This record gives sequence, structure tokens and C-alpha cells, in this order.
Amino acid sequence: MGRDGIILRHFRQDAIRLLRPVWPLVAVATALGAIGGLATAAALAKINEAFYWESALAQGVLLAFAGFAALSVVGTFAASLGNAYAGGRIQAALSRDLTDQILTAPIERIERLGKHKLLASLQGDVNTIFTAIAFLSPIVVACGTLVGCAAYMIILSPALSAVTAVVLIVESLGANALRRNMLRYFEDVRKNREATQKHYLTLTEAAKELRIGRERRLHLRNVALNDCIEQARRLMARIAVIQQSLSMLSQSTNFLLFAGLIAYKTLAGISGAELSGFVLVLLYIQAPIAQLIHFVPMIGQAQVAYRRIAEFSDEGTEAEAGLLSPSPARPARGFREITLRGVSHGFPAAGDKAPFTLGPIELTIRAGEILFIVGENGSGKTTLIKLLLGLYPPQTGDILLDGVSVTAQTRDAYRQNFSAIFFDYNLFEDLIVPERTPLDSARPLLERLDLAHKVDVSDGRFSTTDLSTGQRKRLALVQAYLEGRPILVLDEWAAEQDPTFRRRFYEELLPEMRRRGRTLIVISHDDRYFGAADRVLHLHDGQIVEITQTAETAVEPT
Ligand SMILES: Nc1ncnc2c1ncn2[C@@H]1O[C@H](COP(=O)(O)OP(=O)(O)OP(=O)(O)O)[C@@H](O)[C@H]1O
Repeated sequence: MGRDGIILRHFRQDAIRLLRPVWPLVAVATALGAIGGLATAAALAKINEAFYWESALAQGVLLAFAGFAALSVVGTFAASLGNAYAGGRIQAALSRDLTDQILTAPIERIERLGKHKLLASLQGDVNTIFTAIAFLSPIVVACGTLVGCAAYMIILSPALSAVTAVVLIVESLGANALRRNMLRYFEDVRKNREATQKHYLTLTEAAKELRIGRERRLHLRNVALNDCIEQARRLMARIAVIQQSLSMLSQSTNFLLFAGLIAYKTLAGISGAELSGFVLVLLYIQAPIAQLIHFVPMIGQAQVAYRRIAEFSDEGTEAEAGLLSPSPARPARGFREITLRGVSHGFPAAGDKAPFTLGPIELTIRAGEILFIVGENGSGKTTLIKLLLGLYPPQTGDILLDGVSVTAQTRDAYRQNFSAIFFDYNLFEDLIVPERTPLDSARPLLERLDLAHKVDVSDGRFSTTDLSTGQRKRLALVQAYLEGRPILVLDEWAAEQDPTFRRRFYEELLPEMRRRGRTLIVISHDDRYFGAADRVLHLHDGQIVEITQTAETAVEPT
């Protein structure tokens, strides 16, 4: 099955799944909408009757007209309400779906996609699909009206209806060719949105660098962003031309039909009632046809947006099971040792980037030790801790917790043993700590880290996170420590600390945390403090080259 076939299959499965909880409502609303549309056509028929019947009132035509008109209004209203409610439910389910997909996607895939693509989907694609869903309700009514009008035309004159149908089929074939072109442009619009999003992120995240660097600032504005903006303008202009061509096609078809009516009247003869009925219907169906034309690009856009969202659940990148289960993963408990047995992880070559493989790694981490991971830039330190934390599943080998292999099913429970502060860490404003931990236990820690004069904790939140870079990292340590997990992983934590605090971190805080039962795994470039570790693991080009004991005895890696 091709890629489009797979996406279509996903789409069908998703549509059925999303519709399942609301299908009775959708069915009733759609039926009411169709009835409303049919009633509109019937009301038109009554108007036409009234034109030709002298005793219209006596015949009850006015009464029937009033009845159909009321049915049309009520049916349309009920259909709109019902479909709007169902649409809202479907939209909410879609939003949750996308959040879940991102929360459970393999970390490597999230890293590969990048922030700009994720944001483009969360903000753009979901909204595009929302807009299309919101428009479904009027479309149901429009379709009902068109079916009713078609039925009325057949009653008036089957021959003339056949001619009308042929003309409309030819028109829809032309419209479909235009629509295919428009779809291609929508793909380009979507790619353009991603590229623009990337530059917008630079605009906000690199505000300082852009203020300082005149060339970079002007390059971003005049070249990078300008190209995107210009391309978007050109694409939107082309789409507008196609949209207007669709409208023109519809208008011309209508005039052609009117011309056909005149010719038919002259050649074959046609009654006044037939003629006025056809004219009335053809004029009336302009609005529903315009709605359908308006809907066509929305469907195109929604198709493209859905395809992008489907990329998150691409074949071969399965979501991690059980991450969103309401029953929490087994709480962290004490451990004796974690063993990495022949564990490796490789990044394939991408473009001009060389491939990189870490491992196979043989390593045992013992409870209560302080292990430093050191090595030159790019030697694989961060990749090693991502493997250790279970963020990358090992491509070969096994991770064992107290001799028991960590599997896909137990990986989330295994991760609960760790708290980590990555180099590109995120500082949360709220504190999430184990139930038994009183929140005021943050106070002594804040004091210990020289933050008590700046930050307080109230209602489970830090009073502020507007701090200096080094202070923010200290606050992240408070957060991580209070989580109470047995193992703390710190990636170049001390890099932003002043010399006094850096010394205090290595010589006082690390031993203190160890005394309180924590195992500490620290990535560090501070070679003058390597003595603070029990063992120092040296990495070079993805391999452990030696593990040094603090007794200064180098041993072969085990
Ligand atoms: N997501 C990724 N995709 C592709 N390659 C990656 C990815 N992450 C890391 N790499 C590559 O893997 C290698 C090791 O990276 P890693 O971040 O583990 O090094 P490091 O030792 O932590 O470096 P540093 O001291 O600079 O933080 C590098 O060559 C890097 O280019």
C-alpha cells in the first residue's frame, strides 16, 4: 500500500473513531438538515404554483408554503445546532489526539521533527481541520436543498432536467481539475507555513542576537522571512485565481442553463409554470452551490493538514504504549544497580552530517555512587544519559534494573527512578512532589542554594522564575531534588554557576545528596573537581575508553 493509501486508511479509521461517540446526533442533525433542504425546495415549488393558480389561497398553497418554509427554517436551525455540537466534540477529540500523539511519540522522532513543525501542526493543522468541520453543517443543508431542487426539476420536466444534469456534470469535471491544482498549492502553503514558523521562532527566541547583529537581523527580515512571505503571497494569489475560476465556472454554467432554457422554449415549447419553476430553482441554488465551491478548498486544506498530522503516527514510529494510562507507573523504589549490557544507539548520516554510534556500552551503576561522565564535545555523553534514562530505547543490548531487563512495557516505570536536569532543561513553575513530601520542605533547599531571598513557594508554585541563568538552574535542582527520585542526572549543571557556587556544588552539595541516599550521575567538563566523583567515566567517539576510580586507579571498562 502506498503512502497515500496508508494515510487514507488512517483517515477512515480516525473518522469512524471520532464519529462513534456522536454518530446518533450527527445522524439526526444530518437528517434534519436534509429535511430542511428538501422543505426549501418544496417551498419553492409552492411559490411557483402560486404564480399560476388563480385561487392560490383557496387551494391551501399559502398554507403549504408556510408549512414548508417553517420546516426549512427549523430543520436548518436544528441541523446547525446539532452538527455544531457534534463538530465541537470532534474538534476537542482531535486536539487531545494530537497532544497524545506528541506526548507518546518516540523522543527521537520529536527531535527530528523539530519545534517549528510541531507548532505548525498544533496551531495550524488542527485549526484548518476545525474550520472544515465547522462548515459541514451548512453543507449538509446545502446538499439537502440541491437534492430537493433536483427532485422538483425532474417533476417539472424530466427532459430538461436531464440536459441540466449533463451540463452540471461537465461543470463538476472542470471544477475537479481545478481543485486538483488547488490541492497542490495547499501542499506548498503548508510547507511555507512550516518554514515561516521556523523564522518566527528565530524572531522570538533570538531577539537579543538579532538586536546586536545587524547583518543577521536584515538577512532574516529581507531574505529569509521575505522569501517566505512573498511565496505565501504568490500561492494565495494562485489559489484565489482558482477559487474565482470555480465561481466563474459556476456562474457561466448558470447562464448557459438559462440560455438552454430559452432555446428549449423556442424549439420544443415549454409551459410558463415549467419555465418559471426552472428559473426560480436555478436562481435559488446559486447560494448552496456557492457554499459548496467555498467548501472545496477547505476540504483540500483539511486533507493536507490531516496528512501532516498523520506523519506523527508514521509507520515504524509507534507511540509508546501505556504512557497516558490513568494508573500511575509503579512508584520509584530503592534499587541496587543498573546495568547497561551491550547497549548502543546510532544516528544515521543525514545530509552532510556523518553517522554517529554510541556503544556498545558495558556499564554498571551502583546505588549511592557519584558517577561523572566526561569526554570531549560530541563524544556521546548526552546520548548515553538519554539511553540510561530510557528516552532512547537501546538499538542493541539490554538495560537491567537489579538484574531484570527493562522492556517496552516497564520502561515508563523504570524512568520514574530518575530526575534529570538536561543542558537544555525546562524550568516548570509548579512543583510536583510525592504526596508525603510537605511543600515547605522546599524552604531549607532554597536557603541552601541561596535562593530564599528571591523565591518562595506558595500554592504549589514558585513565586517567580524570573531569575539569572545560574539561579534558574539552582531552582531546577530544588525541583528535581524534591521529586524524591533515587537517581539524579545532571547534564553540565555547574556550567553557569559562579566559582564559589561551583565549588559548593561539587564539594558540598553532591556529597550531601549522596548522604541522603541519592545516586548522582553528572556530566561535567570541570576537570578540577573530578575528585568529587566516586568514578569518572571517560567517553571518546561513542566508546568508554576508561573508568577512573577516585582512588586514581584506572581500570579497564567492564
Ligand atoms: N538528534 C540527533 N540526531 C542526529 N545526530 C545527533 C543527535 N543528537 C546527537 N547527535 C550526534 O551524536 C553525537 C553525540 O552527541 P551528544 O550530544 O551525545 O554529545 P555530547 O558528548 O553530549 O556533546 P557536548 O559535550 O557537546 O554536549 C554528535 O556527533 C551529534 O552530532
